[in-house]
Amino acid sequence: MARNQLKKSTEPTKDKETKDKKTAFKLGFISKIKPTITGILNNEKVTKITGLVFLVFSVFLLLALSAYLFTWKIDQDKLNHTWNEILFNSEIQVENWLGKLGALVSHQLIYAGFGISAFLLPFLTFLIGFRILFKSNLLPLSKSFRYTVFSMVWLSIAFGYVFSKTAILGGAFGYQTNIWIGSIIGNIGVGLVLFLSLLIFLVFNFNISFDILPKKEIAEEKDIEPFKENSHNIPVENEEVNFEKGIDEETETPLISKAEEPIELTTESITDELDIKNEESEPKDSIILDSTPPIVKTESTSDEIEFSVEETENEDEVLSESELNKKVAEFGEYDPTLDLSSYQLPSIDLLKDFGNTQKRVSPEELEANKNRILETLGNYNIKIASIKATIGPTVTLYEIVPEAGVRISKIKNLEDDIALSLAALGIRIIAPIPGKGTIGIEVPNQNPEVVPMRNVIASDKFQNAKMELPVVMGKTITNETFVFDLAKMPHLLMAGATGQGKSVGLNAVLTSLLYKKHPAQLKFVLVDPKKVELTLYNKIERHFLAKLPDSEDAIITDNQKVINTLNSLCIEMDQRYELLKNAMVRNIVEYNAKFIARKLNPNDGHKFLPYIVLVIDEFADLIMTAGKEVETPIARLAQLARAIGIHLIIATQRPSANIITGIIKANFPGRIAFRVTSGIDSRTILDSSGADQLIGKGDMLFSQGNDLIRVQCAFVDTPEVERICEFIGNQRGYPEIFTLPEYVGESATGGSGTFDDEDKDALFDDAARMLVQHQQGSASLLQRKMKIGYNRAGRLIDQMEAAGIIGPFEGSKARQVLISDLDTLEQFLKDMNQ
Ligand SMILES: Nc1ncnc2c1ncn2[C@@H]1O[C@H](COP(=O)(O)OP(=O)(O)OP(=O)(O)O)[C@@H](O)[C@H]1O
Repeated sequence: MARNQLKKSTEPTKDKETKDKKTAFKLGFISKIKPTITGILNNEKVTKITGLVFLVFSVFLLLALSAYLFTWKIDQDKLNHTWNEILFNSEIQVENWLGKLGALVSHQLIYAGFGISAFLLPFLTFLIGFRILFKSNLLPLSKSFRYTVFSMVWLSIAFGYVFSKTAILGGAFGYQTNIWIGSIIGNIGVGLVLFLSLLIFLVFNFNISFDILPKKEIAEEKDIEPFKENSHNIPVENEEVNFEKGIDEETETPLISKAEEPIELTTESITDELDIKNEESEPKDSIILDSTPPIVKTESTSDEIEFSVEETENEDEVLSESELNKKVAEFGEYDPTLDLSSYQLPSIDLLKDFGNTQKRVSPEELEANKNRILETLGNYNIKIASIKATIGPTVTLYEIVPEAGVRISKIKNLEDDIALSLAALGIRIIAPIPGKGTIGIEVPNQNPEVVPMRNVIASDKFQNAKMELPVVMGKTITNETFVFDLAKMPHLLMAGATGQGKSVGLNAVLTSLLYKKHPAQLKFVLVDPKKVELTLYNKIERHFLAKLPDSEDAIITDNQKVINTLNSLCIEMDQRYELLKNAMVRNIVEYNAKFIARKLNPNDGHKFLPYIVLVIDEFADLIMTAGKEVETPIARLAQLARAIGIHLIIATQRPSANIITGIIKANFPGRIAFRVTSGIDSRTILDSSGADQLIGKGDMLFSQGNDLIRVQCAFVDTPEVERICEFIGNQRGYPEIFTLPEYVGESATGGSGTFDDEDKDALFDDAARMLVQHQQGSASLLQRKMKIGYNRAGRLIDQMEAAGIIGPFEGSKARQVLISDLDTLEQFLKDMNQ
């Protein structure tokens, strides 16, 4: 007995072992062939050939099927053999334009298959072929597939039903199905099934309306019922009242008397009636600023609260590796006159592949949150018409349409109480959602999802963004890739308490730009007082960094150097304005286009102007120690630098009012707030609360002066940034780091009368004569006439301004020459030299 038991217990173990071995073998096999299959599928040639095969096949099918309509009667008796016999017997000859194969295929599809609805097949294969070959959809593919399959089956049965004598119209499938269903529910039953299935299809796919009753009744009801439209003019059809209270059919008046209290639905009764509907949402476009926000339809409710869940997949199209590599190859063709024409953009492999990071929010979680919201609102006597949930990477947005008569201001006033009752960290209430008249409640997901940088970099929206400085920040709460143009911002203020994702955010911005720009097009000026955050970028100094002429390190860590750098950038800005003026263009884009088209002569000082992005990592530190000295040049740059391609990003841990001063705020319309510790901090950075209710780890609010957009910042880790910098750093760079104009110190730019003689340029007197003679205060004039470089000409201009010979910088206008003739100048120079 004991032995038997032992035997029994060992048998399953053996079975299990064999099973495990088999599974291991299978997995090993799959893991071996998977890369091969992926390789083949990613192979561009294979893709092209497959696309071509599909397209030609669709033409073949169309011709064969068309021919069949004319030749089927003649060919039919020759097709009563096996395929082998027909194809290889030279005595059998058919009339079909596409020979025996055409005759056989069309016979199978039409006669033995779906009748003439088989003509939909070439249409479908054409769509597939087009998609594969041209990587573009003529029509949405999955929808077309669904519609085609349904139409083929339905039409086949319908033709079989109506034209039961003409077999070719409905095909064998239609004919047999009719016989089978007819034997069960009769001939009339078949008709009803056809009718019903068509209606179901139309409702399912097009949500067709059955509002066939005359509108009169509804209009009259509206006069009777006091709450027909809520305060936001959201029409609510109050069929509910009809149903509950009834209508006197003769008089068409409600049975409810005036004295009678209106029936109030309790929250619980509402909750019981809820019906969760999973709506498959259509793919959306990524949010790109400047575009109008999509208007979301809220369905009006009938006799119960509607709760719909919008499942937003990671919908944005992600480019395949071969497509990305193609873009890299194309980039090689960038203006060949550039020194680094062989420069390669970093490849996507340098970013970590997190696999599928999407974590589903369970229906239970959705249901529980929805109930809590309803309960809480019910406690405050706020009634709801419908709720829609949109699932994002870290939070779910519950969009609520309040019932008629509920004031949104009431909900707004109860914001804190509601948040307290819902008692989850990070609940944010948006009442109303701008432009919609609905109320949004954002509730954090139990299992937040990381948004990998790799996924957003590979997104079609980022790769094909037609922007000067595209930055992909992450995903919005509706799972749309969030891309903005730094050049349009034009400056960015970033704040967040320590450890909430600011450094990751900065790296995301820098990484985005490195993935799109050639070193000739972009330079970074990096200020990192903490000396740790940005040091990784040292490796790309010969490609992407800019520095002062006399400094050794490109990354600036010392506060005094920051002041010099900011002033130097101001000089660069003035010089660029001068160049723009001479080229008679309004901005850097036009200027560079003109330069590339060889319409500007480098001998006149013209050169290709790269964008300059200044990043200051710990701004609080800087403003505490240097105060006005940094505030003034930053404000000046922020006000004027947009047109000439200098953009500022300043980040701070402490967003208090003495750091982000009014003047800084006024000039930085683009704001990013990670989680902060207080509502006051949130208001300092965003001018509204909300950032204190974020959940951290890259959860952020973005504002560009108007609406706030909640975004989950993409995650890019230090090793990834390191790999990217190494990849770029290992390529051939410029022999010298890009140098900014020399800043000659306070004395030279301090205004007239305070000019220090020791610093005076040897060419000062001659240059002054030149400007007075031409009555034009321009650096490029000095460059041309005196054959000097831009830096020196700029310095001479600054010295002459300080000496009072020319007036201050006036944007696009030339500086005014304050001395009218050469005699007066000679006297002036004599006095000065004494
Ligand atoms: N977008 C993100 N997705 C997921 N996790 C993130 C994200 N951003 C930050 N984190 C997590 O938070 C941690 C801290 O982030 P980070 O270093 O960017 O904070 P910080 O605000 O710069 O802090 P400090 O100001 O102290 O430097 C990261 O190590 C990471 O674990």
